[in-house]
Amino acid sequence: MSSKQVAAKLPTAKRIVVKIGTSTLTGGGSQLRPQNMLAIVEQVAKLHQHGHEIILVSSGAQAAGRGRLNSPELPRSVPAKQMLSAVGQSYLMRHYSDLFDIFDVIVAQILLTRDDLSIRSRYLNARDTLLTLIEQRIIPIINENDTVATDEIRVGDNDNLSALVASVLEADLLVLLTDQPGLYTADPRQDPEAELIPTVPRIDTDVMKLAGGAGTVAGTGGMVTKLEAARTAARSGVMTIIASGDETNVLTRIASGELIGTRFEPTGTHRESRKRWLLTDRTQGAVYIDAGAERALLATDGASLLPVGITRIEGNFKRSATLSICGPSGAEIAHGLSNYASSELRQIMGKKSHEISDVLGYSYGDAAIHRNQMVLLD
Ligand SMILES: Nc1ncnc2c1ncn2[C@@H]1O[C@H](COP(=O)(O)OP(=O)(O)O)[C@@H](O)[C@H]1O
Ligand SMILES: N[C@@H](CCC(=O)OP(=O)(O)O)C(=O)O
Repeated sequence: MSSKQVAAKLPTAKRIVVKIGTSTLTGGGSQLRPQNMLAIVEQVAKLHQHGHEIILVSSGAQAAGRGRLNSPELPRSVPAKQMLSAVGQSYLMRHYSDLFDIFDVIVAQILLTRDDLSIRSRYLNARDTLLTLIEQRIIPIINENDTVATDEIRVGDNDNLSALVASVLEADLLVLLTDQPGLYTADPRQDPEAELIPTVPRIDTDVMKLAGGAGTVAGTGGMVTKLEAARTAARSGVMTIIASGDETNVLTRIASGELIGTRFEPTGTHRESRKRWLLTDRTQGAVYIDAGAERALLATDGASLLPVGITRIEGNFKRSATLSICGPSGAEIAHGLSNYASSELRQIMGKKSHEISDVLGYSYGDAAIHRNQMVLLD
């Protein structure tokens, strides 16, 4: 693809997840360098002010902790790293908060583990919180909850975490900022002949073989986890760019369509990924809907399912369960994730959405099943 075509494509990247590696925040050292952070913050603030929705996934808690404790000689054991994160995370956020204040941008901290993005009820909550922050024009700054995460519940690295976030939020673009200009044919620290690869249409095993481990003492995962992340993102319809965080105005240039670093094409679409997920999931209940609701769902610009159109509910399920949606004839027409538990739906079915709060005392929103969480059966 020519750079002209790219320029035509990238400006549509409205929702962008930007992952900042320790190597970018420290400039290769073992402690945070606030001037490196400022350069990124300034660009993020500019994109935010131009209407982009930016979600930051930032590493650096351990590096911040190390700096705060004057680079203690600690074993590289998990508890030592967790201790550094516990000390450093608030310090990292204080830096971000102070730097974003310069540009009048409000930020919020979100600490996640794997379960928050893979267990349905928690995934829905995490997604709703993130979407609410984005809607309120607040920039979420995400890190893994290192201090309590054990191997079983950890994502383990922020490259993969950022890809999961990009997938959950159906982002247009994932940018992984690191200390190299992109993916090389070999680790450039080991091989001076290595060459930058500008585009990767598909991440197969040959591409995976190009990746080496972390090049810096502070980094986690190296290129391997970045390629894993790009593959996850590609499958869920998100384009990924790996680029150097040191490149001048790297983010604003990428957002304006310039081809910088290595670009990974999406291999699926948001819709396909949602569909695969919803169709393969076993349904935990069913909602029966009236003819008006069926028409609204099947319309070309299909609507969300509102409680008012529900006539009957089958099964006992929790919020975020996968449900069959059945038309008046009883035929299954769609699958969707319920925004309410069965006990709640039974109270609000047949009612107008503005009555939800009165009936339940709270509301998770107007829809019983949101359009974005629904797939029509062919
Ligand atoms: N094929 C490759 N192309 C580019 N960098 C590579 C490659 N293989 C391994 N690396 C290493 O990956 C490192 C970046 O990963 P990492 O140290 O985990 O950084 P970060 O903190 O940004 O996540 C680079 O410094 C580089 O040495
Ligand atoms: N959660 C850890 C970072 C983990 C990680 O993936 O680091 P990196 O490879 O530098 O992006 C921290 O805040 O120190």
